[in-house]
Amino acid sequence: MNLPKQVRLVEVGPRDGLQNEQQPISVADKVRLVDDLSAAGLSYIEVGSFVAPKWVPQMAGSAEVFARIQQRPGVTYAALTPNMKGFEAALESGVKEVAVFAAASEAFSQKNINCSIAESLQRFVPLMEAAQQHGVRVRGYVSCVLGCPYDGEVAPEQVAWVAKELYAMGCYEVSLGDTIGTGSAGKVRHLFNVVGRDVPRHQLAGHFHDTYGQALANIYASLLEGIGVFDSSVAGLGGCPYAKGATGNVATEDVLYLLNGLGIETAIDLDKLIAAGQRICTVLGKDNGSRVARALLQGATG
Ligand SMILES: CC(C)(COP(=O)([O-])OP(=O)([O-])OC[C@H]1O[C@@H](n2cnc3c(N)ncnc32)[C@H](O)[C@@H]1OP(=O)([O-])[O-])[C@@H](O)C(=O)NCCC(=O)NCCSC(=O)C[C@@](C)(O)CC(=O)[O-]
Repeated sequence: MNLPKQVRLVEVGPRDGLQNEQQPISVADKVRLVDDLSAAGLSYIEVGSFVAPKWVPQMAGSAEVFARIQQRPGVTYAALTPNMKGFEAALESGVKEVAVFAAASEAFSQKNINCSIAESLQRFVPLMEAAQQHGVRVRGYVSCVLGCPYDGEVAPEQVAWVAKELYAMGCYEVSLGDTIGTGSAGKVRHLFNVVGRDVPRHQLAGHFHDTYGQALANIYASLLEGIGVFDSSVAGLGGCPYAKGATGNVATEDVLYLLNGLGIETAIDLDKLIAAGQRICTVLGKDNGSRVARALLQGATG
């Protein structure tokens, strides 16, 4: 069994996690969440997004969040940007890393960003050029890689095409998103095999939602395929505003527990992470979505 020796976790709770919440969340609570996560040892945090507030109202305060977080050395604080307008706003906020997002299914692309896949890729071209000029690193996302809420099955070759385009235009890493969480381990291995022909595996990441309870198994399957970067969300926060019924991302605490058990080092403090997740759950008035957090908070032992 040849698992990667190191894994990097991309914490998407403050963005992917909170974007779906209907109730208002104060800037202070968002800032506290980001600061708690960096204090727990997360080295990459997606803080917010610069998207149209009409589309995702919860992310409207992202500039203020960026202005108020305590930026620790060695931590990447990233933002999602769908177009030049979003990129320019991110730049004004001093953001050094952004993510662009495309979909592997046409229907999801239309629902999420109001254009076709090809149009979205065209939209990213000037953004990539501007990012290069300003020394901003760009990560890419592909949504619906293992199924679409509107189109159903998605062919791995279609995912490979979009991932390859993002990689070719300069994304240093492409994260493959199982937006609705329908994927299972065998399909995940096949997907990375197909996409891995066009994009080097060390430049691919896995982004799993846990709607069908398959996320940890899918991460393990990805590890077996040599993937060493995973997106996760503290307390399993989230869902997607354009994927009805999709639950949150896999909980960061649960992924960390898995990695710790495999002896894979991450330098993240599980206790501090659990405290961060529990705090935001209290603010939101919702149950903690991490099974590991729930077990440890209830004093369970192995
Ligand atoms: C892409 C658009 C803007 C197209 O939306 P549109 O309506 O086609 O855009 P438009 O260019 O016609 O502009 C409409 C209005 O939005 C404004 N606008 C335009 N751009 C921006 C911007 N960047 N920031 C702020 N405002 C903006 C623009 O100025 C205008 O304002 P108005 O004149 O009506 O007052 C819209 O569809 C959008 O913002 N979509 C974002 C959707 C989103 O954030 N979804 C969730 C993130 S993706 C995700 O969660 C999946 C992922 C990444 O986690 C992986 C996975 O799980 O699959």
